[in-house]
Amino acid sequence: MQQRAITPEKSDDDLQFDATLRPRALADYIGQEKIKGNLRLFIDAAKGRGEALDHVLLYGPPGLGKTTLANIVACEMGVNIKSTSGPVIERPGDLAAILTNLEPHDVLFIDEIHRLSHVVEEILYPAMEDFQLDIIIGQGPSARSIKLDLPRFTLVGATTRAGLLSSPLRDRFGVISRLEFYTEPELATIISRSSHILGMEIESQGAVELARRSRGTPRIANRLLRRVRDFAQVRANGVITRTVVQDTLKLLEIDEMGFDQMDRMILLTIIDKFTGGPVGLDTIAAAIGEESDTIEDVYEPFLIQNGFLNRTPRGRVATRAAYLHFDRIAPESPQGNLF
Ligand SMILES: Nc1ncnc2c1ncn2[C@@H]1O[C@H](COP(=O)(O)OP(=O)(O)OP(=O)(O)O)[C@@H](O)[C@H]1O
Ligand SMILES: [Mg+2]
Repeated sequence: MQQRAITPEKSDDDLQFDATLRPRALADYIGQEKIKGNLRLFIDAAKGRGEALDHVLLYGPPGLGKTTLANIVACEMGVNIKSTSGPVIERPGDLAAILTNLEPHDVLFIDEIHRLSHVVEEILYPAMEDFQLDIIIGQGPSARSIKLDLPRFTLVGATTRAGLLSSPLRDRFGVISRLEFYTEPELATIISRSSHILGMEIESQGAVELARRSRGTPRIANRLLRRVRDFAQVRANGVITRTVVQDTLKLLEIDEMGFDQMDRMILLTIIDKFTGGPVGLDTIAAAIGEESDTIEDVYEPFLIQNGFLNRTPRGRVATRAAYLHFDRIAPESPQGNLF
């Protein structure tokens, strides 16, 4: 897949940038008020009792701040965080090694937790529930099972797909929080904060314009800010104005709604090749040469949330808003009541 300015998925040069711009305290974390309120309460209560925080599951589209929140939880609890991810933990022994190295009340952060293998998940159940490790050592007749006590720890799991989590795993989380797309004022605040950290001057109209085109996603906002910063430095004596934002986004081919080539390709394929749908996800994926999973996890949530795409039992449908956005004439009497 080519490198695109707008994909909410992480890229390598995001990593360093993310680290600089990541808020460290709950008070610096902008938006997601409900989640913040809940976490504040649960953290204060756990600290008051001198206990570990209950296990927390965070889910939602990429780039909305799950990893950031996991780090904040550890910071607010005043404990260490060990970070790993579902696909990295290949064997039960890998997980056992991580668990036995935890200090009391530590946070264990497992990103992409829906990608844990089944055998590893089985180890996790008693660890989460009873803080016990059940492992089998050796093979054949000499194999024996041993039980180890683990320190009380907090598992923070993150996933873009809560639906793919097995229910025994999901049920073991005491706190389950869904991250929402950010509003434009929230994103404008995040953008102003990031500019400030980067030592850039930004006009409020510039921040608002950039917020509007960031697909509700802080990671995209921060990434676009980086491009805008380059443009401002080279062409506009360093200040980020609305015009600078507009000119940069034009270069990047990001339109008024914050759509890029991939969004346009998805919607226009449905409209032009499949007469507006319904058309199956796999068919769309084949037509545009992208993975179905990527379309479903990364692109669709924003298009659906903003009313450009509908998911129906028979497939994806482009809405009237999508036709209007591309100056196409919407069919008069659409199939069923899809609009
Ligand atoms: N509420 C927020 N306030 C300020 N900045 C934020 C906020 N949420 C996220 N960010 C910024 O957005 C970037 C991406 O956030 P993060 O890496 O936590 O996303 P994520 O949900 O873990 O994404 P993924 O699913 O791809 O792992 C970070 O650099 C962080 O600085
Ligand atoms: Mg993350």
